[in-house]
Amino acid sequence: MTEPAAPQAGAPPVPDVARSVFGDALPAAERYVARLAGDGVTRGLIGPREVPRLWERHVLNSAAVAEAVPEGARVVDVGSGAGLPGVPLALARPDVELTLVEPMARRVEFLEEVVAELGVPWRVVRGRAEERAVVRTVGPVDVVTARAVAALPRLVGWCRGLLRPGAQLVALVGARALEELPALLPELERAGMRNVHPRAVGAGLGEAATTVVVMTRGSR
Ligand SMILES: C[S@@+](CC[C@H](N)C(=O)[O-])C[C@H]1O[C@@H](n2cnc3c(N)ncnc32)[C@H](O)[C@@H]1O
Repeated sequence: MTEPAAPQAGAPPVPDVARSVFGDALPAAERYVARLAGDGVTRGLIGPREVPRLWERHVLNSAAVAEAVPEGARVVDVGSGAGLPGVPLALARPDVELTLVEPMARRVEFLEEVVAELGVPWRVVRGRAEERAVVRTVGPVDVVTARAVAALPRLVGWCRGLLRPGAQLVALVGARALEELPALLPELERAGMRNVHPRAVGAGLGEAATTVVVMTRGSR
Protein backbone atom coordinates (compact mmCIF):
# COMPACT_ATOMS: atom_id res chain seq x y z
CA MET A 1 0.00 0.00 0.00
CA THR A 2 2.62 2.59 1.11
CA GLU A 3 6.27 2.70 2.13
CA PRO A 4 7.06 2.57 5.87
CA ALA A 5 6.46 5.96 7.41
CA ALA A 6 9.48 8.06 8.37
CA PRO A 7 9.15 9.26 11.99
CA GLN A 8 7.45 12.68 11.89
CA ALA A 9 8.17 15.52 14.28
CA GLY A 10 5.07 16.14 16.38
CA ALA A 11 3.39 12.81 15.56
CA PRO A 12 2.49 10.80 18.68
CA PRO A 13 4.26 7.45 19.29
CA VAL A 14 2.66 4.31 17.86
CA PRO A 15 0.98 2.19 20.57
CA ASP A 16 1.88 -1.53 20.45
CA VAL A 17 -1.72 -2.58 19.90
CA ALA A 18 -1.79 -0.66 16.59
CA ARG A 19 0.40 -3.38 15.05
CA SER A 20 -2.22 -6.07 15.55
CA VAL A 21 -5.08 -3.78 14.49
CA PHE A 22 -3.53 -2.55 11.25
CA GLY A 23 -1.11 -5.35 10.30
CA ASP A 24 0.50 -4.56 6.93
CA ALA A 25 -1.38 -1.25 6.82
CA LEU A 26 0.43 0.09 9.90
CA PRO A 27 2.79 2.31 7.83
CA ALA A 28 -0.27 3.81 6.12
CA ALA A 29 -1.95 4.36 9.50
CA GLU A 30 1.24 6.10 10.72
CA ARG A 31 1.21 8.38 7.69
CA TYR A 32 -2.41 9.23 8.32
CA VAL A 33 -1.71 10.05 11.97
CA ALA A 34 1.26 12.20 10.94
CA ARG A 35 -0.96 14.07 8.47
CA LEU A 36 -3.64 14.63 11.11
CA ALA A 37 -1.01 15.89 13.56
CA GLY A 38 0.53 18.20 10.96
CA ASP A 39 -1.79 19.48 8.22
CA GLY A 40 -4.90 18.41 10.12
CA VAL A 41 -4.03 20.79 12.95
CA THR A 42 -2.76 23.72 10.87
CA ARG A 43 -5.87 23.53 8.66
CA GLY A 44 -8.18 23.44 11.68
CA LEU A 45 -9.54 19.90 11.21
CA ILE A 46 -8.14 18.59 14.49
CA GLY A 47 -7.63 20.58 17.68
CA PRO A 48 -3.97 20.81 18.79
CA ARG A 49 -4.87 19.28 22.14
CA GLU A 50 -5.98 16.11 20.35
CA VAL A 51 -2.51 15.36 18.99
CA PRO A 52 -1.16 13.35 21.96
CA ARG A 53 -4.31 11.21 21.94
CA LEU A 54 -4.76 10.80 18.19
CA TRP A 55 -4.13 7.05 18.27
CA GLU A 56 -6.33 6.03 21.18
CA ARG A 57 -9.15 8.53 21.01
CA HIS A 58 -9.49 8.84 17.27
CA VAL A 59 -7.68 6.29 15.12
CA LEU A 60 -7.95 3.10 17.22
CA ASN A 61 -11.38 4.16 18.48
CA SER A 62 -12.48 4.38 14.83
CA ALA A 63 -10.81 1.11 13.84
CA ALA A 64 -12.82 -0.64 16.58
CA VAL A 65 -15.89 -0.17 14.34
CA ALA A 66 -14.42 -2.88 12.06
CA GLU A 67 -15.88 -5.54 14.37
CA ALA A 68 -19.40 -4.46 13.43
CA VAL A 69 -18.80 -4.44 9.66
CA PRO A 70 -19.40 -7.61 7.59
CA GLU A 71 -16.72 -9.03 5.26
CA GLY A 72 -16.51 -7.29 1.87
CA ALA A 73 -19.15 -4.67 2.76
CA ARG A 74 -19.71 -1.54 0.69
CA VAL A 75 -19.32 1.15 3.35
CA VAL A 76 -20.14 4.84 3.31
CA ASP A 77 -18.67 6.98 6.07
CA VAL A 78 -21.05 9.90 6.43
CA GLY A 79 -19.79 13.24 7.79
CA SER A 80 -16.28 11.89 7.65
CA GLY A 81 -14.57 15.19 8.57
CA ALA A 82 -10.86 14.40 8.64
CA GLY A 83 -11.64 10.74 7.82
CA LEU A 84 -13.06 9.31 11.05
CA PRO A 85 -14.07 6.54 11.42
CA GLY A 86 -13.80 5.66 7.69
CA VAL A 87 -10.05 5.89 7.15
CA PRO A 88 -8.94 3.75 10.14
CA LEU A 89 -11.78 1.29 9.44
CA ALA A 90 -10.70 0.70 5.84
CA LEU A 91 -7.00 0.55 6.76
CA ALA A 92 -7.79 -2.15 9.34
CA ARG A 93 -10.17 -3.88 6.89
CA PRO A 94 -8.89 -3.68 3.31
CA ASP A 95 -11.75 -6.02 2.24
CA VAL A 96 -14.31 -3.20 2.57
CA GLU A 97 -15.15 -0.84 -0.29
CA LEU A 98 -15.10 2.66 1.21
CA THR A 99 -16.70 5.95 0.20
CA LEU A 100 -16.19 9.06 2.33
CA VAL A 101 -19.03 11.61 2.23
CA GLU A 102 -18.41 15.09 3.55
CA PRO A 103 -20.02 18.47 2.66
CA MET A 104 -17.24 20.89 3.69
CA ALA A 105 -14.82 21.78 0.90
CA ARG A 106 -11.66 22.05 3.01
CA ARG A 107 -12.36 18.68 4.65
CA VAL A 108 -13.01 17.09 1.26
CA GLU A 109 -9.70 18.50 0.02
CA PHE A 110 -7.92 16.97 3.02
CA LEU A 111 -9.59 13.59 2.42
CA GLU A 112 -8.62 13.63 -1.25
CA GLU A 113 -5.01 14.30 -0.25
CA VAL A 114 -5.09 11.41 2.24
CA VAL A 115 -6.43 9.05 -0.44
CA ALA A 116 -3.75 10.19 -2.91
CA GLU A 117 -0.93 9.88 -0.35
CA LEU A 118 -1.97 6.41 0.79
CA GLY A 119 -2.61 5.16 -2.75
CA VAL A 120 -5.91 3.56 -1.75
CA PRO A 121 -8.98 2.99 -3.99
CA TRP A 122 -11.49 4.87 -1.79
CA ARG A 123 -13.94 7.40 -3.18
CA VAL A 124 -14.45 10.87 -1.72
CA VAL A 125 -17.81 12.50 -2.44
CA ARG A 126 -18.58 16.09 -1.54
CA GLY A 127 -22.12 16.64 -0.31
CA ARG A 128 -24.66 15.96 2.38
CA ALA A 129 -25.79 12.38 2.98
CA GLU A 130 -29.44 13.22 2.27
CA GLU A 131 -28.84 15.00 -1.04
CA ARG A 132 -30.31 13.25 -4.05
CA ALA A 133 -27.10 13.69 -6.05
CA VAL A 134 -25.09 12.02 -3.27
CA VAL A 135 -27.55 9.13 -2.99
CA ARG A 136 -27.41 8.68 -6.78
CA THR A 137 -23.60 8.72 -6.80
CA VAL A 138 -23.01 6.53 -3.76
CA GLY A 139 -25.88 4.31 -2.77
CA PRO A 140 -27.28 1.85 -2.01
CA VAL A 141 -24.65 0.35 0.30
CA ASP A 142 -24.36 -2.39 2.95
CA VAL A 143 -23.15 -0.24 5.86
CA VAL A 144 -23.20 3.44 6.77
CA THR A 145 -20.79 4.53 9.50
CA ALA A 146 -20.90 7.83 11.38
CA ARG A 147 -19.15 9.42 14.34
CA ALA A 148 -20.24 12.66 15.97
CA VAL A 149 -22.42 13.71 13.02
CA ALA A 150 -25.94 14.11 14.47
CA ALA A 151 -28.38 12.67 17.00
CA LEU A 152 -29.59 9.22 15.92
CA PRO A 153 -33.08 10.13 14.64
CA ARG A 154 -31.68 12.92 12.48
CA LEU A 155 -28.80 10.72 11.31
CA VAL A 156 -31.27 8.00 10.28
CA GLY A 157 -33.31 10.56 8.32
CA TRP A 158 -30.20 11.70 6.47
CA CYS A 159 -28.84 8.21 5.76
CA ARG A 160 -31.96 6.24 4.86
CA GLY A 161 -31.53 6.81 1.13
CA LEU A 162 -28.00 5.39 1.25
CA LEU A 163 -29.02 2.16 2.98
CA ARG A 164 -30.38 -0.74 0.94
CA PRO A 165 -33.12 -2.71 2.76
CA GLY A 166 -31.32 -4.98 5.24
CA ALA A 167 -28.28 -2.67 5.37
CA GLN A 168 -26.83 -1.45 8.66
CA LEU A 169 -26.18 1.92 10.20
CA VAL A 170 -23.24 1.77 12.63
CA ALA A 171 -22.96 4.90 14.74
CA LEU A 172 -20.21 5.55 17.28
CA VAL A 173 -21.91 7.11 20.27
CA GLY A 174 -21.01 8.65 23.59
CA ALA A 175 -22.42 7.85 27.02
CA ARG A 176 -25.24 10.37 26.74
CA ALA A 177 -26.57 9.02 23.43
CA LEU A 178 -26.50 5.52 24.92
CA GLU A 179 -28.56 6.67 27.88
CA GLU A 180 -31.08 8.27 25.52
CA LEU A 181 -31.34 5.21 23.26
CA PRO A 182 -34.30 3.43 24.96
CA ALA A 183 -36.41 6.58 24.70
CA LEU A 184 -35.52 6.93 21.00
CA LEU A 185 -36.44 3.38 19.98
CA PRO A 186 -40.07 4.11 18.95
CA GLU A 187 -38.93 7.03 16.77
CA LEU A 188 -36.17 4.98 15.15
CA GLU A 189 -38.63 2.17 14.46
CA ARG A 190 -41.15 4.59 12.97
CA ALA A 191 -38.31 5.73 10.68
CA GLY A 192 -38.07 2.14 9.42
CA MET A 193 -35.08 0.91 11.44
CA ARG A 194 -35.10 -2.55 13.04
CA ASN A 195 -33.00 -4.49 15.54
CA VAL A 196 -31.57 -1.33 17.12
CA HIS A 197 -28.97 -2.29 19.71
CA PRO A 198 -25.78 -1.06 21.35
CA ARG A 199 -22.66 -3.17 20.82
CA ALA A 200 -19.37 -2.87 22.68
CA VAL A 201 -16.39 -2.94 20.28
CA GLY A 202 -12.61 -2.78 20.66
CA ALA A 203 -12.20 -4.87 23.81
CA GLY A 204 -8.44 -5.25 24.04
CA LEU A 205 -7.82 -1.75 22.67
CA GLY A 206 -7.57 -0.18 26.13
CA GLU A 207 -9.05 3.30 26.23
CA ALA A 208 -9.93 3.08 22.53
CA ALA A 209 -12.68 0.56 23.33
CA THR A 210 -16.08 2.06 22.60
CA THR A 211 -19.74 1.39 21.89
CA VAL A 212 -21.55 1.55 18.59
CA VAL A 213 -25.29 1.61 18.03
CA VAL A 214 -26.14 -0.81 15.23
CA MET A 215 -29.48 -0.81 13.43
CA THR A 216 -30.86 -2.41 10.28
CA ARG A 217 -32.98 -0.72 7.65
CA GLY A 218 -36.31 -2.52 7.30
CA SER A 219 -37.82 -3.38 3.94
CA ARG A 220 -40.10 -0.36 3.56
C1 LIG B 1 -18.29 16.90 14.42
S1 LIG B 1 -17.80 16.52 12.80
C2 LIG B 1 -17.27 14.84 12.98
C3 LIG B 1 -16.27 14.45 11.93
C4 LIG B 1 -15.77 13.01 12.04
N1 LIG B 1 -16.84 12.06 11.81
C5 LIG B 1 -15.11 12.76 13.38
O1 LIG B 1 -15.61 11.94 14.15
O2 LIG B 1 -14.08 13.39 13.65
C6 LIG B 1 -19.33 16.35 11.91
C7 LIG B 1 -19.14 16.26 10.41
O3 LIG B 1 -20.39 15.96 9.79
C8 LIG B 1 -20.49 16.73 8.60
N2 LIG B 1 -21.91 16.83 8.28
C9 LIG B 1 -22.84 17.64 8.84
N3 LIG B 1 -24.05 17.43 8.28
C10 LIG B 1 -23.90 16.47 7.34
C11 LIG B 1 -24.78 15.83 6.41
N4 LIG B 1 -26.09 16.15 6.35
N5 LIG B 1 -24.29 14.87 5.60
C12 LIG B 1 -22.97 14.53 5.67
N6 LIG B 1 -22.08 15.12 6.53
C13 LIG B 1 -22.54 16.07 7.35
C14 LIG B 1 -19.80 18.04 8.96
O4 LIG B 1 -19.38 18.77 7.81
C15 LIG B 1 -18.62 17.56 9.81
O5 LIG B 1 -17.49 17.28 9.03
